[in-house]
Amino acid sequence: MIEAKALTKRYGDKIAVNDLSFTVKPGVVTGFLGPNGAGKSTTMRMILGLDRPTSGSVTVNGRPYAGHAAPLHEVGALLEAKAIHTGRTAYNHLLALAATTGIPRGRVDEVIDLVGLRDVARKRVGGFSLGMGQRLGIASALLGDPRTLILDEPVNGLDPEGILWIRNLLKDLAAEGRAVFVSSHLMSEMALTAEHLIVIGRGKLIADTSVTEFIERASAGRVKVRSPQAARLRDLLAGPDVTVADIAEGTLLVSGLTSDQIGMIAGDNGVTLFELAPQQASLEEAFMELTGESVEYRAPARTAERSAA
Ligand SMILES: Nc1ncnc2c1ncn2[C@@H]1O[C@H](COP(=O)(O)OP(=O)(O)OP(=O)(O)O)[C@@H](O)[C@H]1O
Repeated sequence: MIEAKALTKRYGDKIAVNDLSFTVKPGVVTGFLGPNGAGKSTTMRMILGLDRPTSGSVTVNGRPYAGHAAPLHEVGALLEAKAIHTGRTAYNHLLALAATTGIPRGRVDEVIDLVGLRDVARKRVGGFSLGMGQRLGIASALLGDPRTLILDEPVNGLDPEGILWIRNLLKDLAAEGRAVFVSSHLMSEMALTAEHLIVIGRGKLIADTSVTEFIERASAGRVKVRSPQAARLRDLLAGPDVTVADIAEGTLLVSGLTSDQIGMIAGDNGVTLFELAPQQASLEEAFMELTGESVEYRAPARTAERSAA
């Protein structure tokens, strides 16, 4: 369990994390979403005691990270993917880590099997692929059998098989009752992995919600209507809280009315409809809609596109 209260981090004039409060509960995978630069890594570093909050506080399993006598047994962490260049074998790497923290040798074998590194456990880590490196990182995180896991962008750079593997592993670890907190800037990935979402933009909390609610909320209220009498329908639908856009010949995109209401208005006025379709925003759209104002470094092409529109 992770509890952040009014967590804030400033670097000079820059506020990287701004008054952030949230809880990561045991038994579920909680996704930590936000565009690049939103403050995810800084938040994770503060949870792990690697960065000191300017104000506010964060606890893991009821205490600040530094307050735990044996933190590896409480929290396992995988921070940003980077190849470990070492002459050690995977087995010896884990054994050394275990030895310094009083973890028995048997646990090293267990985690090697758990992450599927048995065949390469005696190979030097320097020659590992990114995916194998990630597996080793996760093995290290799991070594102390922690109740809480924190993973920063664990699927970055992985092939589809590796992504699927991590996704299933995280779900299994949560099903065992652990709190699993995993960051990503990809909404689609989080939708497949997480049950709950904490979304931030420019260091601030934007949403703390279930994945299902997040999608429903973001896609609410747009209906595509196709009619041979589109112009007439447009006039009939007009109202103070209604927006109607012509998106193609004879096709309208309506916000502010449900498909039932549009169907009734059309029926009452004898307007023929060829299509009446509530629009489900894609997950990526839902994410962009919520965080759009919060993207720190928007791609120049996109800015140009917007100002031209
Ligand atoms: N040590 C630092 N000194 C100054 N500014 C920093 C430092 N670390 C992070 N920042 C700034 O704080 C903000 C948040 O960065 P952070 O790395 O936490 O974001 P993020 O959401 O993890 O992004 P990404 O997905 O790109 O890693 C960014 O504007 C970043 O430039």
